[in-house]
Amino acid sequence: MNLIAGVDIGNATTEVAIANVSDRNRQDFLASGIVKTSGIKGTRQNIHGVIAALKQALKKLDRSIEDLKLVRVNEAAPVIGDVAMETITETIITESTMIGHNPSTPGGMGLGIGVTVPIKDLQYSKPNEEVIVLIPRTVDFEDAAKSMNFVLHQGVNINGAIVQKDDGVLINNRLEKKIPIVDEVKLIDKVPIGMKAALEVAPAGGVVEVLSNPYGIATVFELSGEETKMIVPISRALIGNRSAVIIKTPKGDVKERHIPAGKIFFEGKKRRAEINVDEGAKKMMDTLNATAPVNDIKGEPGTNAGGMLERVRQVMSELTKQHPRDIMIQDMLAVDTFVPQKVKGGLAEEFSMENAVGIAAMVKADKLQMQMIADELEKELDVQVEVGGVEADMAIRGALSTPGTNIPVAILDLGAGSTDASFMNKEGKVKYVHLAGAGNMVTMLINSELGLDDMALAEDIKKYSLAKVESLYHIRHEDGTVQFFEHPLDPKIFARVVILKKNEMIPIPYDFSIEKLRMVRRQAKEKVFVTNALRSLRMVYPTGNVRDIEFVVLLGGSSLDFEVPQLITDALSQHGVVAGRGNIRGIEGPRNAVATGLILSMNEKGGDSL
Ligand SMILES: Nc1ncnc2c1ncn2[C@@H]1O[C@H](COP(=O)(O)OP(=O)(O)OP(=O)(O)O)[C@@H](O)[C@H]1O
Ligand SMILES: [Mg+2]
Repeated sequence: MNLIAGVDIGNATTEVAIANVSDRNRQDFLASGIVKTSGIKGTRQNIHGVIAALKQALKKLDRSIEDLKLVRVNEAAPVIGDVAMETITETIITESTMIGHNPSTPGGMGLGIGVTVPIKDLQYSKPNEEVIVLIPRTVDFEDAAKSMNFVLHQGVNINGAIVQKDDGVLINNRLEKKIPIVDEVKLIDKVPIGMKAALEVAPAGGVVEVLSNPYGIATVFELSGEETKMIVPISRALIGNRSAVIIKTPKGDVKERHIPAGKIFFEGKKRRAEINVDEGAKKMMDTLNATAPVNDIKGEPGTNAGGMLERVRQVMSELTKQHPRDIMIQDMLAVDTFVPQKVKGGLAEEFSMENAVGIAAMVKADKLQMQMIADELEKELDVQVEVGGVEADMAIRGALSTPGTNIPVAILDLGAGSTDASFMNKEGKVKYVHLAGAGNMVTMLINSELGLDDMALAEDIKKYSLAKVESLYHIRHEDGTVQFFEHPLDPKIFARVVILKKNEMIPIPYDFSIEKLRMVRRQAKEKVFVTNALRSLRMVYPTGNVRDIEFVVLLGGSSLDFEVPQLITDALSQHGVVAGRGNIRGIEGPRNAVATGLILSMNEKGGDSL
């Protein structure tokens, strides 16, 4: 037996394929293995993972490492730095313009608009005045209702109330006119007095609709186009909330302040360009495209997002013992995102969403570096090890083992760090590209946009669908369907939003609505995978026109995602392209393409290494 192993060291997983290669045209695949990658991809720390993956696969064959004739590893291009979440603009919501939260018992429902009046001053309100009453902790609900009923009789229009304690329902029950009430507003004394406010409470199980829509806010406050643009982060922060208040503070109080985020310099093969990070992701990506092909991307040291690129270089240089000058950043993906920032002196401890840019940066694969890792692995295993080929090139060869595929064909390998695309024309010639940004970046965006600070939870939110536990015997899935259970569910998850992870229901420990979670999750996937799918396919196809690629095979761990293939298919179908998950060797699903390709491509070299 001539046992040959193909090893794909990825940013997240190390995959192995083992085949008996009896002659140059015959490979019988026998087993595969998969483990978590040890250390940063493309560094010597990967060796433990490679050995573990090889042992795992060989064990299935009752063989050991000595039985291997040859190990072929990929030329690994690490994507690190993951995402730099640097706030680029800070919308100062003057500490009191917005209250958005989910009190457990808001009162009434609907939209109320009026001028804010503390309950002690309510007696001075005139008939026909439109007011929103502020009720501090010191005023008992009976007394509050009494004073409000009194002025209602005098013709004052009370359109809503903001209450410090949680007695919104108790107050509303005693009022002669039912109004929307937002309660549990801890810092009520910070609410500006005598200002126009809009207050919205959704029915149980619903979410606010007017104040979570920028145009809704614009209508209420008669905002100009320019002002409407500035309140977009506020409306976004209110999406998915049961109740919301927006208070218009005097002109000039709602300001946009720019924090310099630094510059990024693109050094293209033909031209150079620079861009300020605070111009946003789109401009950054346009500048990058305009300078392609890129030799190196540099950041302005000492600045936020700019400095992040230099940190990537630093980390890689330390790990590989190369001079930082020799580490080249060959691609980056920038996406616009939001990060929740606690509103200073906020009223219900709410967060405002600040604009930010997320960046994933990819270091150029270094053949010499990989050769060193291969040499070290060879010593440890006492088996010949060679650097086989580049992932995207190997992946398309592996992908062709999917039943029903034929050339010309294109693939998209959706991994953890990079999205790779390749195209093989009728003559079997391959063109490929590696782009920064994939599954890790999606997880990172979910983590930061929800302010979770828990990557494992963010990963679960990414991978599984959600449901609301509506009773101990039934849940409502995120698509609205209801599922019943014969035995009662754990009371701990009652009334919670849960992640449906295999047979488990994991409650989300924060007060997010399903709508909000789903929106963040899907947008993160779109921003990364749809953007990168189009970006990469345009690069590999000879005419640069995505329309000319009829069939795209999706590969890699992220193509196992329950909605990513659909999002990509939808985006590609606008160009008349069909996308489908690969099934490597008819048994592996979309995984193992690179490892398989590393063995299949031995032929191309004439099998001379046997
Ligand atoms: N069921 C799933 N649903 C969604 N995402 C998944 C699923 N299973 C794995 N992933 C994601 O797939 C990614 C890992 O994919 P893969 O193993 O192909 O990457 P890799 O080859 O290690 O990375 P790279 O190719 O970038 O070096 C991770 O981001 C992981 O979250
Ligand atoms: Mg991969």
